[in-house]
Amino acid sequence: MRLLTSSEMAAVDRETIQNLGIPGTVLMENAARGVATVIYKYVEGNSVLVVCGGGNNGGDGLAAARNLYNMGYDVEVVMLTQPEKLKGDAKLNYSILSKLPVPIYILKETELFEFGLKLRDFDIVVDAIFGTGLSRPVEGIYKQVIDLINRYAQKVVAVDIPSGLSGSTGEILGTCVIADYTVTFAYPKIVHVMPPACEYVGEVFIVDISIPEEATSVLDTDRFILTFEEVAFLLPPREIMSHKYTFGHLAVIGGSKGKTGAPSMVAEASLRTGTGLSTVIVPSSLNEIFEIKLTEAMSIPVEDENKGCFTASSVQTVLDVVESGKFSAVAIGPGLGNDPETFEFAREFIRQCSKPMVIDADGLNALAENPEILKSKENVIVTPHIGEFSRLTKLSKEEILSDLFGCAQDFAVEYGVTVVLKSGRTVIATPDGKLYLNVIGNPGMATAGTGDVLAGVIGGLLAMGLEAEDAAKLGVFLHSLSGDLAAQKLTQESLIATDLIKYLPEAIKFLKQKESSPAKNELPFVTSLRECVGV
Ligand SMILES: NC(=O)C1=CN([C@@H]2O[C@H](COP(=O)(O)OP(=O)(O)OC[C@H]3O[C@@H](n4cnc5c(N)ncnc54)[C@H](O)[C@@H]3O)[C@@H](O)[C@H]2O)[C@@H](O)CC1
Ligand SMILES: [K+]
Repeated sequence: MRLLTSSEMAAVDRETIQNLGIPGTVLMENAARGVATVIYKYVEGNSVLVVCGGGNNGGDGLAAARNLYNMGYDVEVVMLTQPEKLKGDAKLNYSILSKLPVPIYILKETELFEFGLKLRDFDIVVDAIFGTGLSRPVEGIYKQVIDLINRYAQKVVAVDIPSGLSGSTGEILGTCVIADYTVTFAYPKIVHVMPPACEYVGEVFIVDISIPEEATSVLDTDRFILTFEEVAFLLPPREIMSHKYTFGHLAVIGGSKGKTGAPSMVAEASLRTGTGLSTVIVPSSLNEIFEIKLTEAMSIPVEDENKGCFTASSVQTVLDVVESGKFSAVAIGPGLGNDPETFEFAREFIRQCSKPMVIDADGLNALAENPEILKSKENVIVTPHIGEFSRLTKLSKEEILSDLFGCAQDFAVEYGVTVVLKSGRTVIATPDGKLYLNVIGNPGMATAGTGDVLAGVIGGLLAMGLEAEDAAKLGVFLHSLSGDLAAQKLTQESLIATDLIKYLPEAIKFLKQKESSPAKNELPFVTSLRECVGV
């Protein structure tokens, strides 16, 4: 499902109206019918108070009021602007509505008390004050109205975005409506899914207002939300005559003294994702620990002169093992440690290894000194968290957090790798500049080792033969789904990384069930974002 910025949406609107020739009045009518339909289908109540501003968001509200009236609702409208100031489609819709027996009040500053009482009397309040046109902080009567809505309204349905949110930055400009539902048009926008703005939108519905997909040809970036429909079919089928090598062999390179858990989790997670075989390649002095820790996964010790970490002299041995064996992919980094010799080993191994590869943790820290190595490689996925990405890119954490999409995309395109930029909203960027946003998962996953599990899931999928982009998409989705299922049972507080491995089977089962019975939105032109994402 495409994900747009508000300015991208405006460009798509323009293309639709000016070049494809669909009149703005048609779009507004469809938008308004969508708002009325969502209310009819999903929101309980018989009476609706529609609060309208002076732009097209208000126009949507006026047209929605008429549609709701036609449906039999008890409807009243409160205008925050003098009707003479309305323009275009909003003016047209005011003129139509004023001929119908729907009461329209022009709110005066002296009547705010009565307005507060009125808000309580209605089952549903429609917020059509500001949409994407909000251009400065909300003040005066507008601020008072929004605060009264938040205080007194029983159920709030926001048109497009809750009034007070900046459509472009997601910032709260002064104050903001806290909606129970938000009905948006054509595509979800970044404000609907990125914190903190997404905390104000409630349940999001997307209404098809008859904008053809062709109108998106004006967009520079293909950006999508990861939905189960886009990932479920990526799981490789398991045919009767399959054997373990059919599902690949992952080489896990990691571990150092004090950090044997990380590569173990990588190996176990890959096996739970469906990989045929998984082998940890580890410093020899630690091998016994892995022999005891791991049952299904195998281990190959590499001479470490009792240092408890990989040394620069290990490069050729590890390369020989990986390149000559039946390994189909590599996961390198978890638990490697930050010994300068180990970093040298990691850089040299990554430079010379020809297998599809996921690079995580200390593997990325090793690369920070010379990320140019990545430019010569294909089928590589890097999985940095914000700190690791900051070291890799030399950007500050603040710069990265202020533009997750742009930073991930720049790096992916420049270095020709798939980037999985991990945070509460993980962004995937591909070498050709496509972007995916993961909107599932939960803060319970902010705990030691969950990144190792992700590296295992993604590495396992690479080993099974998935392309880097697909392995990243499915891996991120499965990992978060597993986190959500685990947190439901165990609480976010108690969730630990190995729980994610335990819940991978449930996540895979969930995905397979969804694949065989995809969500059928009852109304073809209204989509629930929650149902579409799958969780
Ligand atoms: N073709 C389109 O462009 C479509 C637009 N639609 C609706 O149009 C909306 C955008 O409409 P507009 O661009 O007219 O903008 P809005 O309706 O969001 O708001 C702009 C109005 O608010 C005023 N304003 C801005 N900031 C203010 C502040 N802080 N205090 C007081 N007044 C303020 C502006 O002067 C203007 O009158 C979308 O959010 C959506 O609801 C829909 O009708 C679907 C189609
Ligand atoms: K609104």
